[in-house]
Formats: sequence, structure tokens, C-alpha cells
Amino acid sequence: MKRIMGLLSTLVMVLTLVGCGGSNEGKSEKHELKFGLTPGVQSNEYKAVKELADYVAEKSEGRLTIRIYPDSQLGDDREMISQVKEGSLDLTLAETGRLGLWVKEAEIFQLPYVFDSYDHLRRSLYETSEGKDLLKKFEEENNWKILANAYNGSRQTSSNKAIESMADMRGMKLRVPNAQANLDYARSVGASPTPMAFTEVYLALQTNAVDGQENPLSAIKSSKFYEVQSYIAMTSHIINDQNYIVGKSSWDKLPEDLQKVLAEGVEAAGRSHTEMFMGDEKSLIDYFQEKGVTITNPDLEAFKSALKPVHNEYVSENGEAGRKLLEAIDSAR
Ligand SMILES: CC(=O)N[C@H]1[C@H]([C@H](O)[C@H](O)CO)O[C@](O)(C(=O)O)C[C@@H]1O
Repeated sequence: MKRIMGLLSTLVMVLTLVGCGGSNEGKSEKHELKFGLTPGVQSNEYKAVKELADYVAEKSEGRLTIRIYPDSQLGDDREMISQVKEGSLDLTLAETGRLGLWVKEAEIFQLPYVFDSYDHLRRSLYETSEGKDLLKKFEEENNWKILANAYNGSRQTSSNKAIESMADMRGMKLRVPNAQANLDYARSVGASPTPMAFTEVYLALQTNAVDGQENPLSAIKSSKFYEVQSYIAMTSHIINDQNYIVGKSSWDKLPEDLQKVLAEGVEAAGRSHTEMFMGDEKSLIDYFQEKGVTITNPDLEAFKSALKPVHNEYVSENGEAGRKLLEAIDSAR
């Protein structure tokens, strides 16, 4: 009886050790992260995120998977950023300026005609102490850990009538996302701003419910807006960036080796993201012209002076923090 009891307890010990996996504890555990984004599967954004999902699945040998929810399935960017903040969504894409809904002074990142180029925007965010402070606030106060910042194109204005100069925009019903900077752009150039969800824009243009919209060339292509618009004016009014945001709480739940895989995957996806948007800006003008769209190049000086009061408003609303950020951006030129 004693021998049987001894054998049984040895067996229990062996089984316990196997069950725990010894030093391999956690290594066999599987993790799934949810990634939500506004654009659909034809977009560059989706392609880059898919590249990330494929990368992590392969490098982690199936231990880390990313399930992608495109096409605003989980809501628009504002809702998804808020879900990441609360911890109910793991990953999303967001413009730095959009985070200004929560960290007020960050809204300067989407003001029209603030940056000379994407490089200028990137330097302002990563290389100035004010930019670094913002990144810190995002992570420490809002649960947004920025794993990469990519270029998402410069916004242009498409329409059903030619925009040769700013005066041609007077009274035009211009669809914009429901974001202050875009509303300000439409209003300041004399158009009538019409906010609406991204998923409804094609139909609104097709039925002439609105006269035009503004988005980067890549989005005009992937959402097929060029099929229902005859003109694109190169207004280059907002430089869009795109942060790959992971919830700090989701990040902290991952074992270190999977954090490394995720960070490397996002870095590579961010690079492809930027390359796709930069490449499109070189090739899409010809593409749209071949499709019968006329491209116009209005004088941008009038646009820039029309938007100057919006910069002044920003400074008066954001006080010292806003003034410092504006100076930092100027110094990064
Ligand atoms: C990250 C993200 O979702 N970006 C979306 C932006 C932002 O919502 C907007 O610029 C406010 O910041 O709006 C669009 O350009 C748009 O609706 O036209 C679609 C784009 O996918």
C-alpha cells in the first residue's frame, strides 16, 4: 500500500511539472489582438496592417495573432481611439492631431498648412522636447503606446467643378470628416462644410448630395471617389500622419518575446505604409488623368492666408503649451 501511495505521489508530481511547462511557462499561451481601422480592404492602410498580421503570425509561430476589423466595423477613428484608451480594443490607427480630442494641444498636428512635409511633422513629434512630451502624455495618461508613425498622404480636394483658385470654392458643399481642422478648412476657404461618415462619401458624391470632398490621393483611389468626381485640386492642406497605437494595457499583457515580435512587425508595416503613400503621390496623378479626371493647381498663398486665423485661434485656446508647440514645430523646419 505504501509503495502504491509513493508511486502515485511521484506520478502527481511529474504531471504537475508537465502541466506547468517548467521554464516554458507562458510560451505555449496564445494571444489574440484586435486591430480596428476606418478604411476598407482596398486601402494602403489595410495592406500595411495585413502585412503586420502576417508577420506576427509567422514570427511567433502562431502564438500571436492579429484579427483585423476594417471598414469602420468597430466605429470611426474617434470611437476606436477611445476603445483603446479604455482597453476594449488592442490596436488602431490614428492621426496625431486627432488625439487632440483628448490631449488638447496635439490638435496642432492636423491644422491646415502647419507642416512643410511629412519629414517636418515627424521631426516635430520625435525630435523636439515638446513632441516627446506629447508621446509621454499619450502613453502615461491615455493608455496609447505609439509603436510607429507613418505617412498617410497629403489631403487634396476633389469636386464636380474645377477649382482654379480659392474663389471657386465659394458656397461649394464640401464633405469633411467630423473633425475641427477639416471643418475649419472648408469654412475658411469659403465652402460650406458638410460632415459625414467616411463610409457614406461615395454615395453622397454620386448623387450630388455634396459637391466635393477632401482626402489624400491614395484614399481617392482606393475608395473610388475618382469615379464620381471630375476634378482634383492640389490643395495639400493637411499632411496626414498615422500612428500605430497599441493599448499600453494590452501591451503589458504580452510576454517580452511577443512584445518584440509586435514592435518589429509594426516597424516594418509602418515603413511599407509610408512607402505606399509616397509612391502613390508620384503615380496617381497620371492614373487619375487617364481616368478622365482633370487636375488643377490653384495658387496656395490665398489658402494659406485664409487659414492663418485658425493658427492664431489655436494659440489663444492652448496658451503656453500651444505657443511652445508651435515654436518647436517652427524650429524643426
Ligand atoms: C485614422 C483614420 O481613421 N483616418 C480617417 C480620417 C480621420 O477620421 C480624419 O482625418 C479626422 O482626423 O478621415 C478620413 O480621411 C475621412 O473620413 O475622410 C478617413 C480616414 O481613414
